[in-house]
Amino acid sequence: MSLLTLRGLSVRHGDRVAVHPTDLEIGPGELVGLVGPNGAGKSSLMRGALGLARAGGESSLAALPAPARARAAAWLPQAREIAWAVTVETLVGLGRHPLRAPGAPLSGADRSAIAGAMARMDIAGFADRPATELSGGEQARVLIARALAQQAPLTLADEPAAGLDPAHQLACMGAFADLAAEGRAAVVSLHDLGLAARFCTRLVMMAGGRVVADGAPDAVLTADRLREVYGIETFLTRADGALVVQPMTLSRP
Ligand SMILES: Nc1ncnc2c1ncn2[C@@H]1O[C@H](COP(=O)(O)OP(=O)(O)OP(=O)(O)O)[C@@H](O)[C@H]1O
Repeated sequence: MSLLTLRGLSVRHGDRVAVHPTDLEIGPGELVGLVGPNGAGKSSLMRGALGLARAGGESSLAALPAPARARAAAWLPQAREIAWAVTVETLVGLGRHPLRAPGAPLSGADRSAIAGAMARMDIAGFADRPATELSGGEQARVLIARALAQQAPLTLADEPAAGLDPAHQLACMGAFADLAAEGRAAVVSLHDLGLAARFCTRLVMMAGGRVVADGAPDAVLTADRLREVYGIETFLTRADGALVVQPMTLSRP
């Protein structure tokens, strides 16, 4: 079973090719880290897959009618600023919107999904505060909670851990790992290779608009590949059964 199938998906911004034709399949149980340098095409790939950027080729998600697409996938874009002065709880509740009949009151399932997502992102204490009056990292956690509340089969998140303190980065990645463990799937773009190595079941590395590696974190994050793709020297070790990745220096040209 596939939750997302891309066949020859390509994305251009004007004359610039952001993503060359790419095939990708995401199945239940996967937490896929999308890694690669700035400008590699990670956001463009996700936006193309969701039908938010004009794309060539095929995406199983983009092919769905809008209401079915909204139920099939939750999307957490990179921009984290909240412009609406609604309460945190109301904003998280918007994640349930695709699942509810227009004007219907919140069901028990809605309330429990909202409460669970707020607890998960440690924002229950802010429930009644206007979302605009929170710090940047707190707003980011509210938006992650909104995506979690949707309980979609697939969640795509663009740099969800950016701007979070270490504890909340771990909580955020733990929440995505749990989605995968529950038989859903998530695709998250990440610049923190340590988090990617520790939490993801699979890494897809992009560079120059192409997938250059796809596999288990140990297979993808090798010293040679990190030198080639990022131009960095990396300290790699293992702890608690997982790869630990620490970028150390820029490689010599
Ligand atoms: N709106 C746009 N107009 C023109 N070019 C764009 C636009 N958005 C992205 N690009 C270009 O497309 C390429 C891929 O960008 P994209 O945002 O997908 O990369 P990314 O891997 O998500 O980068 P980052 O890690 O910096 O967020 C880059 O060369 C970028 O300059």
